[in-house]
Amino acid sequence: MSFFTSPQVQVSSKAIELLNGVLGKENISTAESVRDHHSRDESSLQAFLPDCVVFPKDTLQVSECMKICYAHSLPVIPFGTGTGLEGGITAVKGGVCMDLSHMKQILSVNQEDFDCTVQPGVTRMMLNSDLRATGLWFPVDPGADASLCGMAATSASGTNAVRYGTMRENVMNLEVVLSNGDVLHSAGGGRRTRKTAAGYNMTNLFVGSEGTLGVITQATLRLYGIPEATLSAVCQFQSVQSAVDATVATLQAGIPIARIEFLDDVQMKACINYSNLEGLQELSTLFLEFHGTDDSVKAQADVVGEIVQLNEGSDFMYATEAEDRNKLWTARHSAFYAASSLRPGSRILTTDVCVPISELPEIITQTKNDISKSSLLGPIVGHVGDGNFHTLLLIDPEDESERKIAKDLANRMAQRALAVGGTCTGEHGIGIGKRHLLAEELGQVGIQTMRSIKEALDPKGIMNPGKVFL
Ligand SMILES: Cc1cc2c(cc1C)N(C[C@H](O)[C@H](O)[C@H](O)COP(=O)(O)OP(=O)(O)OC[C@H]1O[C@@H](n3cnc4c(N)ncnc43)[C@H](O)[C@@H]1O)c1[nH]c(=O)[nH]c(=O)c1N2
Ligand SMILES: CCCCCCC(=O)C(=O)O
Ligand SMILES: [Mn+2]
Repeated sequence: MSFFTSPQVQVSSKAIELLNGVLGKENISTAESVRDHHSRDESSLQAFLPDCVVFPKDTLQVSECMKICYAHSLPVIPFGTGTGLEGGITAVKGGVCMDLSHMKQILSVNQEDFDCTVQPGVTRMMLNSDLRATGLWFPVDPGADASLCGMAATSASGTNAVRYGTMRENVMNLEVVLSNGDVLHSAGGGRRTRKTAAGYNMTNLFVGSEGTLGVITQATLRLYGIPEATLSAVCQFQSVQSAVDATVATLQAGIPIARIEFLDDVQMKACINYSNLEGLQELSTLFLEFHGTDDSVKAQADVVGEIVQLNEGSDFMYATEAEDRNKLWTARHSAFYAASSLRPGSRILTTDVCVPISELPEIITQTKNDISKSSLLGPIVGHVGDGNFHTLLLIDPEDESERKIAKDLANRMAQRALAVGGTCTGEHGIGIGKRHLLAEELGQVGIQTMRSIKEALDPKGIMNPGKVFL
């Protein structure tokens, strides 16, 4: 992987001295290894080095740092855990990477009200492990142990969204430090209601803003009761069409399914080998999970079992014990790494589109045909209950022609999604690679309105420049 430092912006020694004054020398670094670590996310996109990395310890320090960066017109790139897949944290114009991992307090848990407030260094696994004794949990699960504020910033979702929603539905309030250092509470200071009709929805303005509007320094989140009973199951199909048809029928029947994940034959080959899955074949597969009481999970599974039979699927293989369920979901969450093991030495170009669920069978089939006609391997997985799916295009990182083939495949997939009322990203965001698609998706007036909001909140254009907008 090669690096670029930015020719455009240099953080002056004067600015470094001022940042030192706020943070202390030990919380600011210009070391190559630290900048390198902050130059790329988990994608195969180009790495760009920031000029320095700062580690604030509280909101006041974030605000003081922002005031300095604003005065010196320095780019600021908020950094959560770097698990993003669209190059969101790359310092395309150099500047200051703001790593928020030192702010890792869970500030409050209100058990009776099912909510909590966390700082930006708290990851979803940290929160769920802390919550265990309360009988509550935070269900949004992208697989990676991402920071919850990073998840808010990318509007993350993952396997549980079909039942519990995405970050958009689960963030109640955000504390955001704006580009000039002002501290905003998106729903008003201390507010944590399930509903509000009080003016514009500023909370959702920042959900999915990818660090381009401000630094999220606190998130107030909805919590849920850990279900009394959980039942996981797997079934297999002879075709993509029948697996996805069964999914659509399940949703149309109103089953409150907690997870319904599609893996195609190629992805199953990868997962069977990588995660030692026994008794499964290289076929289109659904991993399912039901949450409820003992009786209700069985009743849900019975109805879905019938739907699967009607669509010529196999009998369910159940995973009732926690250990078996963990094995199954660990295999699903390792799908990304399993896929890359299909071609040692390869890098992965991920895609992410979302369509109305009735369009899903057709678009997945078309995408699979398109990949088959190319020279690349591209397993498909999908959070199909949301109409959301990914392909993983395995490329030789040294071969530019393969990267071009993958980009063209990804672009055609996005165009197909846009043509049927879908979006170019259901959960990974725009980052650097999908800016042209966002403009197409929103149209002229839409993108201009978004740009006006950006200019109002970030008049100097210092917040994560080069992302979201062309
Ligand atoms: C194996 C695997 C599997 C998945 C995924 C990744 C990997 C590696 N992801 C993607 C990823 O986990 C997701 O985008 C997270 O929300 C990123 O959170 P980080 O804290 O890592 O943000 P990261 O540090 O990568 O930053 C991402 C973006 O958010 C901004 N940002 C981060 N923290 C901020 C803050 N406090 N304030 C303002 N801006 C901030 C950054 O500037 C950047 O633009 C995913 N995602 C998903 O939705 N569903 C999925 O199924 C998966 N699956
Ligand atoms: C195996 C597909 C990985 C796609 C990227 C990660 C992701 O979003 C997921 O759902 O897994
Ligand atoms: Mn996903």
